[in-house]
Amino acid sequence: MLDPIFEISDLSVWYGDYQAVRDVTLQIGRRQITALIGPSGCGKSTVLRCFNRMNDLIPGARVDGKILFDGEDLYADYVDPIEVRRRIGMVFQKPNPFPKSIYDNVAYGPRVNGMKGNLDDIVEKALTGAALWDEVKDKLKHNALALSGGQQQRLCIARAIAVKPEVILMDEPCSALDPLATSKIEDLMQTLAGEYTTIIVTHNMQQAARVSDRTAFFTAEVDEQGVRHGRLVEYDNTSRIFSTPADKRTEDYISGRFG
Ligand SMILES: Nc1ncnc2c1ncn2[C@@H]1O[C@H](COP(=O)(O)OP(=O)(O)OP(=O)(O)O)[C@@H](O)[C@H]1O
Repeated sequence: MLDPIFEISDLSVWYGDYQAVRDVTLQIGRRQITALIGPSGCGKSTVLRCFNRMNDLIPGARVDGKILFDGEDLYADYVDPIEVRRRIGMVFQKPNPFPKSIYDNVAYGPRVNGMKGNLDDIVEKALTGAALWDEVKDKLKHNALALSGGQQQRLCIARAIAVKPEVILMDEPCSALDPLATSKIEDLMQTLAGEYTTIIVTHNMQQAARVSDRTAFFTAEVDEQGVRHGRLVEYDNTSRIFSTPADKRTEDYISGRFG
């Protein structure tokens, strides 16, 4: 049985008049890794951004439907989106460290959130958690932009976990990385899985199959007016999606016949 941390019902997202995502209903399991897959433009990133209210920051974007986080309405008037983004962190496609030292990148969130405790310890713990400590412990004052792409992405993960979130959203976190750096991030995701809930958007189906517990397959459906809308086609245990999917569209996609 799924222990849901998110319960999403009838989620639709508009950009102005355009309905990018239509009527998505799904539940995300606590401390599981959930992969969102599907062809380009089917709304995966749009759905991902709903989980920490990042769509609030896009002019003209509107979210309809219900998202419960730990049983509470994430979009209720009294909910502070800044606090939401502390509890639900995000890692982007392109590593985006601040042009500051490695230390200051990780310390930034704890500082602005006024976190209690010794900052050096918090930084070390986050870097260790992101499997980066050994590589950077002697150069914490160096500029983060001097790190390799893979190290920068692990730094961004360290920055995300430094504020003790419950959930980490990852939007194609490996697409700018080489296979070795990718495999380090995948190992890291699995290490973090015991502690955090992870939702990952990926174009890489092998990656979804390797790292995730559950997989949601989306597609873009064309309506009577010829407009494309993102729809959830199938959501199940990853092993099931990649072995015996229930829907022909999922099967076509995972077997490479489409998308
Ligand atoms: N800020 C925006 N303003 C207007 N339309 C947008 C915006 N962001 C996304 N869209 C549109 O919404 C639809 C879904 O986009 P989204 O990026 O969520 O899909 P995706 O499945 O993540 O795509 P990809 O795999 O190519 O990253 C697309 O038609 C896209 O053009």
